[in-house]
Amino acid sequence: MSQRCPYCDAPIKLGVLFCPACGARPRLPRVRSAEFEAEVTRPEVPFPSGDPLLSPALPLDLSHAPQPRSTASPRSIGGERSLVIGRDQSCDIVLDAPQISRRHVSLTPLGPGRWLARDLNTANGTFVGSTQRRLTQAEVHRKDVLFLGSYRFPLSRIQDFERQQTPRSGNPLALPADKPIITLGRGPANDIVLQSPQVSRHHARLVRESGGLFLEDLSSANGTFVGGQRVQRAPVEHGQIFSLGSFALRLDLERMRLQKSYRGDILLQAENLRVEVPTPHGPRRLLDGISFTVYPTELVGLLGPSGAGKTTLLNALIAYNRPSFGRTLLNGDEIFAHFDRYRGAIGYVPQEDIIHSELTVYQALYYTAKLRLPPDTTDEEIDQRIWQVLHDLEISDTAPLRIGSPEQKSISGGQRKRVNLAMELLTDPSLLCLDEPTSGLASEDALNVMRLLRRLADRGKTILLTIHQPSLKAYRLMDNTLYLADGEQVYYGPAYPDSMLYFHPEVAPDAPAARALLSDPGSCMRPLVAAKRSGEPMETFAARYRQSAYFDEFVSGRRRDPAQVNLTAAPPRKPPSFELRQLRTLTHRFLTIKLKDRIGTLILLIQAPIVAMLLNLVFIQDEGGVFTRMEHTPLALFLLVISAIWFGGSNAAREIVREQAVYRRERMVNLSIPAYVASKFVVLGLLCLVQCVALLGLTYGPLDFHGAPLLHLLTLWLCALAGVAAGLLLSAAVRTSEAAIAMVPIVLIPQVILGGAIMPVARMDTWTRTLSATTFSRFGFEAMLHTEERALAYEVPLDELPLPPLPGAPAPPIAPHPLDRFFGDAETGLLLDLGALSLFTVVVLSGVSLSLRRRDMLS
Ligand SMILES: Nc1ncnc2c1ncn2[C@@H]1O[C@H](COP(=O)(O)OP(=O)(O)OP(=O)(O)O)[C@@H](O)[C@H]1O
Repeated sequence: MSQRCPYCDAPIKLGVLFCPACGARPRLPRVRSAEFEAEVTRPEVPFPSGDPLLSPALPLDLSHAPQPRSTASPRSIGGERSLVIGRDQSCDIVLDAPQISRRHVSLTPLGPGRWLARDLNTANGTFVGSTQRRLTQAEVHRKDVLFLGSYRFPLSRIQDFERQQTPRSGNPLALPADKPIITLGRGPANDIVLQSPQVSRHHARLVRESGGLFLEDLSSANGTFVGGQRVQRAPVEHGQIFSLGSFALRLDLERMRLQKSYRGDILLQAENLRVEVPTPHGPRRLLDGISFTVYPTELVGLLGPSGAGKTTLLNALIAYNRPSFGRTLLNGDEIFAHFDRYRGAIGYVPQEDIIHSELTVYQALYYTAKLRLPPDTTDEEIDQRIWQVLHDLEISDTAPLRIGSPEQKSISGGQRKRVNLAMELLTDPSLLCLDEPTSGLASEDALNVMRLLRRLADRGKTILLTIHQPSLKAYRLMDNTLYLADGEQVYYGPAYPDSMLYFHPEVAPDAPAARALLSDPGSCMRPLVAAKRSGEPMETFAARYRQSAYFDEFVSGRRRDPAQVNLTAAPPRKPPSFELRQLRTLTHRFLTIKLKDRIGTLILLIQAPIVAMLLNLVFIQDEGGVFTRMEHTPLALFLLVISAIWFGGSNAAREIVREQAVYRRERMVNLSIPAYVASKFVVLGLLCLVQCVALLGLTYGPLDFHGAPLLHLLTLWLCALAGVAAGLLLSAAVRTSEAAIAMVPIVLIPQVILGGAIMPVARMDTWTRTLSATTFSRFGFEAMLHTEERALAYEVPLDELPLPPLPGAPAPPIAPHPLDRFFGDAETGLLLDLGALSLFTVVVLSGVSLSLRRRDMLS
């Protein structure tokens, strides 16, 4: 596909930035129509009239000469120091992207929030406001956005860097020359104070020794990294970049300071991603050949028809799922090899809610902060962070409101989306991925969410989102869009107006029809939908894109030199060990959820009185004589055991599966599986204890039990705990709550059949006995009989037999004792029974942990 340059008529590729013959920008006439200018919503820089150095039409300088590697200090104008931005480490602001020259642009202060920007003879140019306005020299303001090539750099970000330019005494990153040990951390007592929620209070220290300078980690929560590797202690030298949490610093020993590195921001690069899933007919390809690069501060939309693969792509990009081919690089580091390093830097808001509807907004944020922020973060700091995030997202007034379900609303849909986002912003991640953050929202709400994301991107975050049918205003807030169709990449490049014109090459940019196109973002999708209907393969669109100039600039042009890719695996992702702190927080959160879910908890609690009432109703009709006790008490005890197992199993069966979105998200961050499983077990175990007390308390007297009540209670509780473990195992193994509930009988029915009451174990053959020994009810039942036997021997006086012996007939055999009757030679002692129940619970709980871990490996 090609077009002709409007200035010299030379043939040029579609979407090319500069005409290879005359150097003009051929797309310019399309996008600088009066209508387009009028619709611009993002702040545009007014061009100083008559400034010959700044031309919106033609670049003055298209020199492709390699840039000299200069280490000269930046020039000073009027006594104030200029800043130089570029790829070279000697620059004041180092931005490492292929399209950025070693020394790209200088900024000379003209007054507060004003600079003179000079392009330093770069190949890819410097632009202001949009990539249509190239400059060689111009006055720019804090609210402007510079483009270095296509690298977006909002000048509001310069504040961060300006602080580093202050005299050494006032520079927060200045290294004290006289100290042998320099401490770094979040706490104010450190020599270098790093204000980031991912930095620990006392995070690391630089130690001067005769052998040189060493960086030592001080058992920080998110780690200290040198050269991509997590280190306890490592030598560092001038120019070295190291990271504390997601805070990246460059050591400048010449100027005795640390320099905040661009590496704190995230440059995301997808390289040839392919995702396949196994099917009975062989692997099915969901995505293929996806390659693109997103720069920090860019807001990128993933679009495409339903089922195109947008969610699949997001999941593959951020290591939620492992692609079958290709890789994702974060600042040049392969994501799986360096996941530990980037874990805290990635924020992901899936389509499903990652919040518990029973909690208030504040509580949900509080527990998440407790789980994700470094352990040394105080409650006061957490409170401040929560209010800051709520304030930033403009939802402070929702803090005390219950989140509620989408059906039972307490907060609006838009606020709900923001609360999900707030959970991620607590840790201030540099990369944010959002799956349909605007779905289900009214257009004004959707636009507000998009504006919010725009602001976050302008502050330095790299943001990707999937979106359906955005309004024109929302569309124009995005920098780039990536279109997918049937898993193929059919476009990646500027959102407005390029993407809209790209999909309609038949419409001339200045034709009246272009106006209609440019007012409707949905126009991009129409050719794709029509082609799909007519059976045209999407590969045709993908091939066309690979031939376009957009591919050259936004895919090939942004691709990192393969030699710079860091594939070296960092030490394998450390499986989080059991963490007492997490257990406390998770238990507290789960208990709060249970207490807030009054109706659900009440339904669970009334089960015990109902069961007790029914047992009393059935068994109390007996006269209570020894014979009837001998006949019916074992059955009543067995039913108590089965009820206890039912309580445990049914209480637990939905508890993991119903919050799998939250679990998965927290697991990606830092959730410890043993702590998570233990928290569920502790709270559900307490609930079962209440149920068992009620059940036994309401039946013990009426059914004339004689065994030690505490021993009976212990046995019932152990049975219920085994039931909890089995329920959790179900919950971890299935994908839906419905499946979990449907499977509870599969656990319970064998307990009834094989537990030894319906068919005594004594009369089972060897195989059935072995099977019976795998049920908890068998040991629970036997333990209950042992306990009952301790209080009262089952002896049957002759006069209590139902029929007196006939005169002269041999005396009837004494009815065997229930333990003999039900267990015979298979009988074991009480302690062994209780031990077996405990062992079952431990083994099944380990199975829960293994099942959850297996899920990690499958993804
Ligand atoms: N685990 C899986 N096994 C088989 N097919 C899958 C799996 N996950 C996704 N798919 C299929 O892959 C395709 C892409 O799914 P995906 O959810 O990524 O699409 P999408 O573009 O996000 O759709 P939507 O816009 O409707 O959310 C769909 O056809 C879907 O059915």
